[in-house]
Amino acid sequence: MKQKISIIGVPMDLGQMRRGVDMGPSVIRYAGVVERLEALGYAVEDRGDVKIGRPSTLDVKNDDNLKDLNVVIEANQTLAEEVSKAVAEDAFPLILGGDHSIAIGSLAGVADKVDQLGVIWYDAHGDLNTGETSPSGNIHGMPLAASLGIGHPSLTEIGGYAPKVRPENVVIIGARSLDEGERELIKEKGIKVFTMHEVDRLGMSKVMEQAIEHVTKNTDGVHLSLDLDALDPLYAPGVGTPVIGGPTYRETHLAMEMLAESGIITSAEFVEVNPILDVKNQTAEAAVALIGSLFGEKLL
Ligand SMILES: NC(=[NH2+])NCCC[C@H](N)C(=O)O
Ligand SMILES: [Mn+2]
Ligand SMILES: [Mn+2]
Repeated sequence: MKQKISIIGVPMDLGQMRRGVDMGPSVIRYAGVVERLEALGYAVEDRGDVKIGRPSTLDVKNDDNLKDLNVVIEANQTLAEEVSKAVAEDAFPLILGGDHSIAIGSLAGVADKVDQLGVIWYDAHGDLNTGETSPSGNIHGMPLAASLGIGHPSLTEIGGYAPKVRPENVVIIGARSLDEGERELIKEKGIKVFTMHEVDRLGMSKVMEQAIEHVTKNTDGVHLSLDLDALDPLYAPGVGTPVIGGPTYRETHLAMEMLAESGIITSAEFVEVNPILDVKNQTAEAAVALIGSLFGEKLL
């Protein structure tokens, strides 16, 4: 892994309906992310937060079933530029959310500089909706589809090109809540998914071995998109769309440690931490501990 890490905060909360996730970047910083990474010997540059606009009225669904679309586009466009600057400076972009809609900008920023990008989507959800299939109109349920070039052009074309990733280079881990349209898309595109069924059956260790193999087959960089709601809400209660029955804190640590060992990850984001819904900043602290493992922290 690169020795220089650029942290980019994205205080976005308009991709979903529960206010508070905009404070995610600051509580993750408060939980000591910079210190943790510096202790591991990395040169960390905190580039601060991307500016997020405020619409005059909230919750506005447009005709395409895309809530607060304009602010989401604008923020992701700015984020894409920031991320691509970090990559150009040979730093590892570590993006702190914010709701998961920001993955559109993260991926737009990294995929620009990598020929074939792999993506590990560690999440309770598929985030494979479009305006047509979404039950909610919330854009945080759409970033993976958008990055595959599926959905409204105003989302798929962020960064000025599409798609950012190919379906065969994506792997989803931890899924246990998928909407009808998402299931269809998974089948149609042949996207590799390790649902909780596979995690239970194979164990996290095998799942990660297979996931790493899958995502490195035809790629020259891999982005980790980690939604804290992937973890069982027992360990990460501070999220807006919790789903019971997820991987434990330990299993997720193992996943991060195996990614660290493999050395394949070239950019990452940690999203959906909502301190208003959290218990004593537990979810932000979990995020920082997982970030530590991802960057090679070991007990002995
Ligand atoms: N990033 C997330 N937490 N996404 C949750 C999405 C929930 C649901 N599938 C939707 O489209 O609204
Ligand atoms: Mn999720
Ligand atoms: Mn998500």
